[in-house]
Amino acid sequence: MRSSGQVSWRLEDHPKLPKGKTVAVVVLDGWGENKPDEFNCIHVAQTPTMDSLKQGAPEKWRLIRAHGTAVGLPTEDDMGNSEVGHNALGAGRIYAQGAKLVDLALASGKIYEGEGFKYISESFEKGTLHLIGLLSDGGVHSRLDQLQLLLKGASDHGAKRIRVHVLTDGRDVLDGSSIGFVETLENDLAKLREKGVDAQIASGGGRMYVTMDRYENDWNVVKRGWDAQVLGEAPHKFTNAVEAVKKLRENANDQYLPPFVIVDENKKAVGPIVDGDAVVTFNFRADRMVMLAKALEYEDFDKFDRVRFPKIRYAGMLQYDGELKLPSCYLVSPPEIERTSGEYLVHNGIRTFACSETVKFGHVTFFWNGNRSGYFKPEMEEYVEIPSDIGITFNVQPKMKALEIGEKARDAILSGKFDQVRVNIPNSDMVGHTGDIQATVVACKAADEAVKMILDAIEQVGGIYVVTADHGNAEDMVKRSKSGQPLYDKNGNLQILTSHTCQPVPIAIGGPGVAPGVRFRKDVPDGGLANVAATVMNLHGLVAPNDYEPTLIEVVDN
Ligand SMILES: O=C(O)[C@@H](CO)OP(=O)(O)O
Ligand SMILES: [Mn+2]
Ligand SMILES: [Mn+2]
Repeated sequence: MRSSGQVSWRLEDHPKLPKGKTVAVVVLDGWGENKPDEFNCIHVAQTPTMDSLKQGAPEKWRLIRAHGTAVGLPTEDDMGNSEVGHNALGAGRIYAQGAKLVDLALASGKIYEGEGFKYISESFEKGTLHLIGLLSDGGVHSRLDQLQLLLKGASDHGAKRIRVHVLTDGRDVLDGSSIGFVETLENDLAKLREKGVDAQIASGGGRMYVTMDRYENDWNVVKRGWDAQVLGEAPHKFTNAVEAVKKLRENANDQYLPPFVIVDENKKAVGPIVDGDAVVTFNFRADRMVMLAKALEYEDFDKFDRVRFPKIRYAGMLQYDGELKLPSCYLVSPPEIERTSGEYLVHNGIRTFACSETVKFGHVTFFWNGNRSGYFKPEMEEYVEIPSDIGITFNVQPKMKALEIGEKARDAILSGKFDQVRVNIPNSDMVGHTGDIQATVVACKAADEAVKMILDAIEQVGGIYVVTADHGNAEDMVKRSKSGQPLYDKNGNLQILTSHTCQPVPIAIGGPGVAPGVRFRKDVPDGGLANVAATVMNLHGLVAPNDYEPTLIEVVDN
């Protein structure tokens, strides 16, 4: 159920907390808590603002869970990520997320009974089934085991010709691990061929350079993928995908491999997408699939020259955008995230401002609002996107747009036009993903400075701040043994961790507007990101709906 007429939007007034305070909600992306050592960039960096907030523990600073089941992921080994993190922060409840829903649909076989699979399977007789997605076991956007099950299931259900278009990872998993994933996939495809299915890898490329852009930051990324996947054209041609990845890794890491196509002995691409084919994008996560989904689905499209627009049957693993209903066909229904805190708050008179730079803009809008694009009440909301730099890896520009985000938030706070000012500060995450430790230290410092600007503005207007994060990243930049020791590869090189972590994240509240007696409760020790929404509602002077996860704060009489 999306925002329907029957919902009662009115929230009770909080018995002890006043309305009318400006509340800044700051999400530091990829900012977890960890033991201090040289691979903890947050520890190494000068972060006086965040350090001072920590002094408020335990009443005004604490840790909350940001990974695994606390954010609706299948297991406690699943690291957090922005989608599930911001969904939990915004929705105030824990939803079984895409990863888990796909697991269930595959395990029960229901995936093959749904409308989406029926729709694509009508192409199996005469056409090719193309599977496009991220090839790793990272579990953030996709999972290899799900692809393996889908390959087997599709062939059991009649797919005779299958082409896989792989995007190499190195961001949710170790750089260099792509070779192993491609080998595993090749083995599976060989087994299918033994069963008489014509199954092959058709194209590939690194996720950050090919296909998986987000929030329309750089359509060239999607175009490079389109050319390889649909047109069968790429600057690099190989007859074997393992060789392709090995060779291209000489000049790029997994995340940034250039596009390649697999060709036959006549140098002809083995798997362009043509009329009559079926296509499945097998990522469950939305943000980095929306742009490709638009290119595959929209008749009217002007973002780049598609050259050909094949008549295909296309389904996403999930529906990626509930508001745009994109794609219109999908194999597994997405979590129905409804009645998010953002929607409640605008219905209760909270004028809302949200801002980040492009690479995280959808996090504090689209993800925050339950994978829904657009405003709830345009007259009550303003969402500002600061254009991100394009065509660079963020270690070369580790300050990113932190300052600009801080300025926009400051101006929004000082304007008096908003009750909630919400931002995502991307640095520790985006630079952390590059694996560049020195640059990540600079990134953390820049993020801390942006927080200071926002807290200073809150001080001026007598407001309240809530500073938290969506998951860990920069607080640990090295792969570790079970006992926590940094791991080295066989050449003696440190194994750099480009991915998120399973660490908890801090949350701090404060500012002159916080009523006396407000403090963190002690009776929600396992609190996680989903508890933040009720907390923020309280700070706006409102009581959260009953089915929200409990608030983290209480008011004690002094
Ligand atoms: O870049 C991304 O897509 C993910 C990592 O795969 O990071 P985040 O969840 O922080 O957006
Ligand atoms: Mn994030
Ligand atoms: Mn990230």
